Amino acid sequence: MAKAKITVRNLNFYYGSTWALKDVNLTIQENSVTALIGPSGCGKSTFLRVLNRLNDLIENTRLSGEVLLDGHNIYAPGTDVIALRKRVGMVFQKPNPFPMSIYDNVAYGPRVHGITKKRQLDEIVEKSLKAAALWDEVADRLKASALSLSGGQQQRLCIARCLAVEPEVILMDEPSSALDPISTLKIEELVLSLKGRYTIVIVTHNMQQAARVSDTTAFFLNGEMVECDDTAIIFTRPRDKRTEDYITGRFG
Ligand SMILES: Nc1ncnc2c1ncn2[C@@H]1O[C@H](COP(=O)(O)OP(=O)(O)OP(=O)(O)O)[C@@H](O)[C@H]1O
Repeated sequence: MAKAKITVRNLNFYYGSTWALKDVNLTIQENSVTALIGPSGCGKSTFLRVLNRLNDLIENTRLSGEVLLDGHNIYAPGTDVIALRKRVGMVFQKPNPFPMSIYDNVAYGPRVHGITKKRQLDEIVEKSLKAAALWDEVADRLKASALSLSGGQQQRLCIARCLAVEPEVILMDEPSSALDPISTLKIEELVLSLKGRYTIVIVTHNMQQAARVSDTTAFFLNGEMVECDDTAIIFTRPRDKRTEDYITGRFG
C-alpha cells in the first residue's frame, strides 16, 4: 500500500517580487521515484529546494503553505534544519565532491553526525560506495583525491556521500545533465537500484530519462504544477493540453 512521504499543500514561493511557485499541491509516495519536468524557469529546482529548505539560504525569499514530511510540517517553527537535511539529502547538477580523498568525502557526513570509530566508518564508506555502484572502481584507491575521478564517477561519489548519512529522501537536480551518455546510463541504473529503499525526487530536462526512471511525473509550467500522474499516463494520455504540448515537443 503506497504511503505519502511528502505532502505539499498550497505552496507559494517568492524570490522578492518573482512568484516562482503558485499554489502547488503535490503528494510524493514513499520509496518511489518522482520526476519533475517542465520548461526552463518553470520552478522545478525551486520546488526541489523547498523540500529540504535549501531556499532558506537565499535572501529576500518568502514561502507560504505547508510541506509535510511523514505528516510533520518542515517549516514549523523550531524545526531542526540540520536534522531535516540529513533525512532529505541532495545531489546537484554539477558533481561537487569536496577537495579531499574519496574516503573522506563519504565519511564526511557520518563524522559530522558524530561517528568516529574507524571500523564503523570503513563499513559505511564501503556500503555507500557499493550502493552507489562505485566501489569496484575505487576500492584500491580510497585515499586518492576525489577530484582525480571522472565526472561520472564524481557524481556517483556525491550519491555515495549522500547515502552515507542514511537519508530517507534523495533530491536530485538534473544529476546527469553534465555527464556523457554512458555515465548518464549508470546514474539512471543507480536511481533504479535505489528505488524501493529511498524516496527519490528527480528534476530532469530529459523526457526519456523521466520515462525510464520514474514511477510518477509532475509537469510544471510558469510556477504551477499542471499535472501529476503515473509516468506512463503523463507520457501517453495526459489530461491537460499543456502537458501534451510539452511532452510532444511543441514548446520548452
Ligand atoms: N536565486 C534566485 N533569485 C531570484 N530568482 C530566482 C532564483 N532562482 C530562481 N529564480 C527564478 O525563479 C523562477 C524559477 O526558477 P527555477 O530555477 O526554479 O526553474 P527551473 O524550472 O528549475 O529552471 P531550469 O530548468 O532552467 O533549471 C525563474 O523565474 C527564476 O528566474
